[in-house]
Amino acid sequence: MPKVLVSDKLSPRAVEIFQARGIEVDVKTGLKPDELKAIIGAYDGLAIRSATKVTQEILDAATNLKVVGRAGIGVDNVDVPYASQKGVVVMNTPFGNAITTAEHAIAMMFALAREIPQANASTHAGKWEKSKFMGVELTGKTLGIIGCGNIGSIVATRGLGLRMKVIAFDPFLTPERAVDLGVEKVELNDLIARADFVSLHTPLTDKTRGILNADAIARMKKGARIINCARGGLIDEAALKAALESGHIAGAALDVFEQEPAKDNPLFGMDTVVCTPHLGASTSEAQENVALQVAEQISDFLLTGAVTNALNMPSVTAEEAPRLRPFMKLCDQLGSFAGQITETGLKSVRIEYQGAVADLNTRPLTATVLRGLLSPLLESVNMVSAPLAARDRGIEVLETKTETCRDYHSLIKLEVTTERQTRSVEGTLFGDALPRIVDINGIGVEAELGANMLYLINEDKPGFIGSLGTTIGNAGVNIASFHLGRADTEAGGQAICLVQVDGPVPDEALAAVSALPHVVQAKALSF
Ligand SMILES: NC(=O)C1=CN([C@@H]2O[C@H](COP(=O)(O)OP(=O)(O)OC[C@H]3O[C@@H](n4cnc5c(N)ncnc54)[C@H](O)[C@@H]3O)[C@@H](O)[C@H]2O)C=CC1
Ligand SMILES: O=C(O)C(=O)COP(=O)(O)O
Repeated sequence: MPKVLVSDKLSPRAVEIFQARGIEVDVKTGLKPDELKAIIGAYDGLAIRSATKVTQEILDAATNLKVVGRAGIGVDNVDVPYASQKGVVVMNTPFGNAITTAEHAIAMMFALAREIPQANASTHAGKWEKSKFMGVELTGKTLGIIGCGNIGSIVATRGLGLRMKVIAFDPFLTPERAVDLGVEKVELNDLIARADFVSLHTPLTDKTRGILNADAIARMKKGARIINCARGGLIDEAALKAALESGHIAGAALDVFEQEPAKDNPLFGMDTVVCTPHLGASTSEAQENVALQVAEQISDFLLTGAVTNALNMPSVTAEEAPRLRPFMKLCDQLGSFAGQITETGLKSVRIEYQGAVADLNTRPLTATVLRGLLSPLLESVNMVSAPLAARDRGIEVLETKTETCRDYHSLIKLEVTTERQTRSVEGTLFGDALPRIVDINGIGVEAELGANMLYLINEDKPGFIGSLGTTIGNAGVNIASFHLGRADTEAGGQAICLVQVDGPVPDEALAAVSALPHVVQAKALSF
């Protein structure tokens, strides 16, 4: 039974779902990094929010971990590249808390415009300072949205509903989408110069860190206000403090901080600053949504192999997963076969899906071929990291699909080009489930790959098979099955042998086989 750890505060719905799906679940919140490190090895899945930091150290200790599920959106607390290297799928719930967070940004804008928190505190204190608090009206003001994705676009529509003029900066916002939303797409400098309210809604990345730095803040309109319900690192807090002190910026509403939990921050105590403790996603509706979604996603993955909302893996639906599984096995064998016989640097890989398999979701299949192919060549590679490893090494990966297939219901052809040559291997499924190699370098065979194989290219000469059998037998290696194929119908051309043997092929046996007359190449393979 798979085991999941919930290490941040999630709605109890998550635990109910894990249990109902037959997954063992422990809830341990508030763990220190060392405490998490000590126990993480026991778990197949980890469900988190923003408090748990999934660092390299944690991932190194997570020897059984297969999936991290973030009940929420931002994954800047997870080392996603390292998780990919380790083969850990990282998922989030991209929509579950978007409306709630957008509403928090709007609430923060109102709080800023009318100084509600300050007026609330003053009134509770019995001061009745009616003349102290003079607000600004939102209608007709310009709202500048930086990052117009899920949350930013909800904020935009709410802003338009308040009769604000909405402008947005987002390099990935298409002009059509901007028209649909009713926002004006602008450049960052333009937005900064024009907005009365700037609301941030980008992820925290190397590109967005400090997007509102001292220079950007200096170029904002005098008396503008800033709302940040995205991530702390987007604003240079020291620069913001200086701009608030000078009166250049009239106010800032911050839900997120450079350092969290934020117990001590230079902006605390300023009467122009409204703060909440990272409450953007904190409504019962949003927390129910994200807990339910993350628990279903983690369960689906651990129980069926379905992948939803993963940041480092192609999606696979629960319906697709069982159909893909036998093809994945075949892809793994094709990739591994090609990887084990490859001796020089890989330049390109072409995977051709023919027949019924061409209609399936082939991205996970391609990832599996690449894992098989790169496994013999790289220290540690998995389905998550293989496409990245191929890209980083400049290996061109080409995928083609044809609906027709001459002899089979489905056929997968892998063609690998190295510095020296191009090789190909083709496979199919027998009975929709059993992988079979049906062609190697254009030579037809029909071979099932066992755990240990001997692969030979030889000149097709009389007596060769006999001497091969004797040589292997003399080395104490038992043959389980023997598959032959040759290039030409006439004897004398190139032939291949795929011999399944009981146990690994000893080095001496391989050397003896390699030394036989007519052998062009001999390789011991394992699957
Ligand atoms: N305060 C809170 O509790 C919450 C905070 N968040 C934060 O909000 C962020 C946004 O969430 P979503 O809208 O769901 O994400 P999203 O991925 O739908 O939208 C982000 C947008 O930012 C844009 N973007 C990326 N780089 C940019 C750049 N350099 N300049 C301008 N735009 C850029 C993207 O094109 C995308 O459209 C999350 O990454 C998360 O950090 C999310 C939920 C709750
Ligand atoms: O979903 C997000 O990105 C959030 O920032 C919400 O964070 P939380 O789950 O409330 O710790």
